[in-house]
Amino acid sequence: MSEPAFQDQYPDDYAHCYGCGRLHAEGHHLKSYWDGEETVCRYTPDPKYTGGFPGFLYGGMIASLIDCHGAGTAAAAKARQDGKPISRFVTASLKVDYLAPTPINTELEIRGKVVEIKGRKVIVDLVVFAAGTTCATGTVVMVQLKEQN
Ligand SMILES: CCCCCCCCCC(=O)SCCNC(=O)CCNC(=O)[C@H](O)C(C)(C)COP(=O)(O)OP(=O)(O)OC[C@H]1O[C@@H](n2cnc3c(N)ncnc32)[C@H](O)[C@@H]1OP(=O)(O)O
Repeated sequence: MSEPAFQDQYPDDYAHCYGCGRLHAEGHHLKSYWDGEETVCRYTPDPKYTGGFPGFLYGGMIASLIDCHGAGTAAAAKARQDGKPISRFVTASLKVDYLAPTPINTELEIRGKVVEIKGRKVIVDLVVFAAGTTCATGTVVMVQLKEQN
């Protein structure tokens, strides 16, 4: 059986994020998984997240995809390194480069690659693809909550 999504392993008290918390009633419920040494999250945005003109995605939502998949990737990488259950990370820093318009009504693939794990800090590089086009890239600095360490 395949492993549950990273977000489905967050402790209940930390599973209320609008982007990826399984316990948020109206959130996006993003799901992230290992794919070899990288991580992957797939998501098809609804037209209600339209950006400046029809057919394309709002930039805040793109940042959100990078943010939440980055947090999940950090948590999973730290857990895998330490041989412990997944714990909760929060965003210390989020950088996004918007390289090409991102379509709505198209399945997006967000891929994560761990750059560094140092103590409670994990740095992750991310890419958002739509039908083979790189639409955005990002880097996040995630920090494990002290009480989860
Ligand atoms: C109990 C529940 C607490 C809930 C917290 C907020 C939950 C919000 C969930 C989200 O929505 S995530 C998106 C919004 N993010 C936040 O609201 C986080 C607000 N910021 C913080 O809570 C703290 O600043 C944070 C936990 C991220 C870091 O504070 P710490 O005191 O735990 O970390 P510390 O200062 O010891 O730094 C740890 C490492 O991270 C690095 N770091 C911290 N902030 C950084 C930053 N902004 N940029 C780059 N690196 C950063 C820092 O340099 C250091 O690296 P080194 O170990 O290499 O020295």
